[in-house]
Amino acid sequence: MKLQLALDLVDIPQAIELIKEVETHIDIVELGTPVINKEGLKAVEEVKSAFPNLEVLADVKIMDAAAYEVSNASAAGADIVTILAQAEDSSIRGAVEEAKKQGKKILVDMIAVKDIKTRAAELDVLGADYICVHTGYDLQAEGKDSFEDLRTIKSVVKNAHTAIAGGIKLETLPEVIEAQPDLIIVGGGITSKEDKGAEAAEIKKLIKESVTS
Ligand SMILES: O=C(CO)[C@H](O)[C@H](O)COP(=O)(O)O
Repeated sequence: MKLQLALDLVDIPQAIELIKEVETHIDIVELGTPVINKEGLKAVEEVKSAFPNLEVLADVKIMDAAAYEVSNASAAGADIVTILAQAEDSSIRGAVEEAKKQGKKILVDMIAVKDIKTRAAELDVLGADYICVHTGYDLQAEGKDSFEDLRTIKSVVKNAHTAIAGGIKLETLPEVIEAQPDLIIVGGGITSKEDKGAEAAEIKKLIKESVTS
């Protein structure tokens, strides 16, 4: 079970400073959509060159022209690139094929999908590397989470790794861990804390304990 730090509300220098505080406790660092919208793929380039040993995810949330977008994010140094589950099947196929060509991985984001079970099963067949249930900020504000959705996709996904994102924090981690995703994505649950290193260490410790127990 891997831990991904999501960075959304920072610029490039802030991202680099923040990663320094937590780098020994995380497996993947995500340059979030707001960061890439603001700074461009330069954010991916600079973070990958500052932290070559970390896997870097570019949360570009592709909807179309998928192979082209994956090739650009890959060239910038992304190891994992995101596409939206609501994209056409041909776009998902294009993303998966291009990622394979570049030696990269595709994470498909299920944000706003209504029939999670059916779409997750389709994405699994289409060759997604990760299928991620995700409650975005706007639904988090209404008190929603993705814990039930994770259990649902786990029941149908046979090949892909499963992931969960959206408002996860130390207090809610045990419920997430119980559902055994392959990847847990935490943003504000770490970045909003005074001592980010300590919070990330504690989260990583719980994850490690669950794997060995
Ligand atoms: O993709 C995102 C928003 O669209 C975030 O990166 C994701 O939700 C994780 O951040 P947080 O833990 O703060 O919700």
